[in-house]
Amino acid sequence: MKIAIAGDHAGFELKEALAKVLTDAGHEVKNLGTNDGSKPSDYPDFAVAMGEALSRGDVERGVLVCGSGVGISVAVNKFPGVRAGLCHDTYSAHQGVEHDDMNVLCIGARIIGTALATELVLAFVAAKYTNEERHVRRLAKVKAIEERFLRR
Ligand SMILES: O=C(CO)[C@H](O)[C@H](O)[C@H](O)COP(=O)(O)O
Repeated sequence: MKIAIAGDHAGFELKEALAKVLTDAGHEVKNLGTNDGSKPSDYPDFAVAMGEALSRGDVERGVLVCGSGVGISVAVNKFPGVRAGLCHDTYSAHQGVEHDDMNVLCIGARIIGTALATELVLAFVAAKYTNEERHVRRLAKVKAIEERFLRR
């Protein structure tokens, strides 16, 4: 799978580790920065890079890492077509894809360690949207909310 990964200074080390995990698992990983974890950076800049990569169709899914995972998930969800979830448990990391077609996984590097984060990204990339009628119906309602604001 083509997958982008990005994060701010707080997420840098975990982001680098997860990029390697995904590459080793055979995925094509696009690293959107930051490339310098020693310099303070702003999480919205990486949310924008991710949102644009997804909007252009450069990648199918993304992984974002900041301190808590909150800021970057709020920011990237401003992009139409982005369905990002902040997940710190493995069930949500795959169920979010299966039921909600989540296309960005957000993680807080100050909250969990590399071992759990590795399980999360592997569960996320292995998961597939089920296309079951009830999920399609609910997702259509989510998309309708987005459409309301796109028409303005
Ligand atoms: O965790 C975050 C908010 O959800 C941000 O992504 C930042 O990582 C965090 O705010 C950085 O904090 P710092 O004190 O500037 O290192």
